[in-house]
Amino acid sequence: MIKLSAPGKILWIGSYSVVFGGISHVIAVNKRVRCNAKEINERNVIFHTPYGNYINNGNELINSVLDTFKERLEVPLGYEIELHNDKEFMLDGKKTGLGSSSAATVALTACLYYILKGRLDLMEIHKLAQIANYKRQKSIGSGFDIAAAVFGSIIYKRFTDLEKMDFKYEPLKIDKKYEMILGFTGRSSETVSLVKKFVERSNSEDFKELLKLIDEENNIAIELIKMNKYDEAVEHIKLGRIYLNYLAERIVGVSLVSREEEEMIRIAEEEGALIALSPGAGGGDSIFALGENLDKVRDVWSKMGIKVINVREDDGLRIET
Ligand SMILES: Nc1ncnc2c1ncn2[C@@H]1O[C@H](COP(=O)(O)OP(=O)(O)O)[C@@H](O)[C@H]1O
Ligand SMILES: C[C@@](O)(CCOP(=O)(O)OP(=O)(O)O)CC(=O)O
Repeated sequence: MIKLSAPGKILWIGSYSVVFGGISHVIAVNKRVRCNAKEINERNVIFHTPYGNYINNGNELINSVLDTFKERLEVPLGYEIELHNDKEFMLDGKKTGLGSSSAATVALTACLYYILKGRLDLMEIHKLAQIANYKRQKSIGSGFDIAAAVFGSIIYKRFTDLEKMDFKYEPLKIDKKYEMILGFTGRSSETVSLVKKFVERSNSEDFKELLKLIDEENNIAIELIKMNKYDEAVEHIKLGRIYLNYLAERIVGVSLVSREEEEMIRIAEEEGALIALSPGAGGGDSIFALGENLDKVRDVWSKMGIKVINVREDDGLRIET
């Protein structure tokens, strides 16, 4: 029996700017997709997933991985593969934004790779998973989520070429003294269509100028985090978010944070969070808060009817015993 798992993620620094080559920091969290594979006595590959059971093909996500293996290696037959998602990826039938698709893509890629090669090569698995994910998302996206599902919490800059896989990454963990929570907004965000709208406007001079300002703030914030100066770092993250929201509203014509979400952020920061923000693409899913003691934030959010998800930082891809 092979047992592997890959983590979900929170992109708290570098949303959108990472798509256009900027720096980002992504936190891998302890909500995981788990892949178990066992040998069977038939020349098929059978899948059991929360989205259905399949033989020799699957849903779009499974097919993106199988097609990548067909093109580059082979698809191993004679296995029954189970993909299990921790429950926090979905609440009330809606995604929470923790990234089940990237974790599932990496877990399945790693499982098939391990069956074929008998070992895990993180660089190879990362490349295969990025290729599969790129196919499924029709070339939209920076790949930060796939990289975090493989390598854990990292500073990430995207690849420009899938074959060369010229991405940059550097592990960077959050100081253990901080707690992290997500408050589920109940509104699902449309990441791909939001990113497309940004891409459509990305040639304008104003867009480029603002992106530069955002990236400068994010670079400073990440340097400060490396020095463990979180109090100072968050000021730069917040400024970067102000520029990002301005860019989204004034140039792209979309709003990333609703009135209710602004209120959740304001209350969290008032009640003890060092920072609260709408991670990833924004436009819904969950609000992220980080701070030394978030008890009051949990309390107040819960009283507002918001479902709170507690998360901890976690490893990237790993073999489970
Ligand atoms: N374990 C799994 N097996 C197969 N497909 C999965 C699995 N987990 C997630 N997916 C696919 O990924 C989709 C969710 O991706 P998405 O809407 O981008 O949300 P998330 O932010 O959780 O990645 C599902 O609709 C399904 O198609
Ligand atoms: C906008 C982005 O920079 C971040 C999107 O992050 P999310 O965490 O919102 O992603 P999904 O799980 O796919 O919804 C696009 C990108 O970098 O690919």
